[in-house]
Amino acid sequence: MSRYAHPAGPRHAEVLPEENPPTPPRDLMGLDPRVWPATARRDDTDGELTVGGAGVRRLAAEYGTPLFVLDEDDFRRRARSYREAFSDAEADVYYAGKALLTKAVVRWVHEEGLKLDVSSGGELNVALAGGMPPERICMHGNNKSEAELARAVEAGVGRIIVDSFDEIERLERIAAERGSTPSALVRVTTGVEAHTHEFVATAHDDQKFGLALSTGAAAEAVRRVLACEHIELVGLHSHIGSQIFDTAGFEVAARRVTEFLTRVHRDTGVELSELDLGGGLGIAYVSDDTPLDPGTIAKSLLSIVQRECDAHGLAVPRIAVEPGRALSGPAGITVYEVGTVKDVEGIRTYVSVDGGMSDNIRTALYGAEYTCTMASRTSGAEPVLSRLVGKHCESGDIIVHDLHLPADVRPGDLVAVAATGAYCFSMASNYNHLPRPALVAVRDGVPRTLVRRETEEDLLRLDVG
Ligand SMILES: Cc1ncc(COP(=O)(O)O)c(C=O)c1O
Ligand SMILES: N[C@@H](CCCC[NH3+])C(=O)O
Repeated sequence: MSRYAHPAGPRHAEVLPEENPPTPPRDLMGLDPRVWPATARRDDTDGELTVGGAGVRRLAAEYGTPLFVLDEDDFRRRARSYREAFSDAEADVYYAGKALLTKAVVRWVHEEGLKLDVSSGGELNVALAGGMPPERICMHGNNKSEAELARAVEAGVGRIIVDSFDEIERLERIAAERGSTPSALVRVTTGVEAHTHEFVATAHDDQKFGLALSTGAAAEAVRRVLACEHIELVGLHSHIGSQIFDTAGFEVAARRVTEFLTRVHRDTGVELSELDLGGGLGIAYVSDDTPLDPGTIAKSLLSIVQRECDAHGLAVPRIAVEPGRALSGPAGITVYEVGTVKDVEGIRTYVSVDGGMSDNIRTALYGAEYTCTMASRTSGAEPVLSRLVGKHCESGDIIVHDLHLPADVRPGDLVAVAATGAYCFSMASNYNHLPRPALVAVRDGVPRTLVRRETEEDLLRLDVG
């Protein structure tokens, strides 16, 4: 299962799990629809993987490898399903752009009726360049700079999520200087221990995000923002973490934050009208993963908030959610070319591809799990327990720890890794001076470059010494 199976960090002298070897999939060439993009198919004649009607061999020939391929229909369908799940209520769905953001993605999000969450000046820049109306943008960040806040205020972003006492002062001054009154939410931490990897859990008290309910910091932040002349406090924000599979954490957080809303009303007389419950909904990286569907999460969150508000005689606030991974993650795959196949006798087979931790850091960082398949052809060869690794100078440069590939996998084959649409392109690096891959969208058999491949010249251009 991909719930961050082991903590990040070195795994010393690991050998094949002989006592409990992973079982090969029943169909080595199968494409589990829970893991692969909605339009992923195998060609009837030679088993080539196609996405959005485009074959990976053609994509690789035209755009090179590694290549990020995004199924536009899949992304749009997921966006629509979130919007529809929350459509019965006064609710907003913000796509969390940190997962994957390009101008085209911004346009899709807008066209599907969603709003957009950005968490830096750079993301705000893409959001505006992609045509998202500023009032439909909310801005996050635990350390927004003067320049970022000024830009957000000048652009007229819809909501600023304030995250510290320093920021409250900074925002008040910046807004006053510009004669504006931005709308803000206070980000609170609810103390919920989300069932996910420590690095992506964000609601426990001992971390950098938000202001704790338990210590009184959240209450103090609310008082300070209410005292600001140039900030309009409209609500509260809570985000418990990422890649979460059960409703329990969301439910506890929703309850605590709604209770706090009622306390704010009691203590200050102010009835805050918005509650943003963040993102964090998990996706299936491997077949064992069981993501929540948007309908279930919408029903559960809305009923808790309704119940708490009814119990305290408060009007139900407008709800917001911020899914990122759940929209872009399953829509994307990465296509690599195999360069070497090395059988380390008695241990395992290492299949090296032409990318690695520079285009997917998640395995090294969180111990994330992925599904990978032979993509350029079919094969009837027996399954061999393998490890998919990159080309970086790092033995932790692993993309998939344990997977089965056909025994005849060879240099020149294309393999594809599923569910890489979130936090792979957006977290990519130039380690070892590898140019970052292109991102191509496919729809109705037509590929379209969203972001072109970097070149070595691009990298050298920045090197002005
Ligand atoms: C405040 C906030 N909102 C939304 C998200 C999106 O999370 P996910 O991609 O897991 O839905 C994150 C990232 O964890 C976040 O920090
Ligand atoms: N980047 C993380 C999640 C953090 C999301 C942002 N707070 C991941 O790949 O799972």
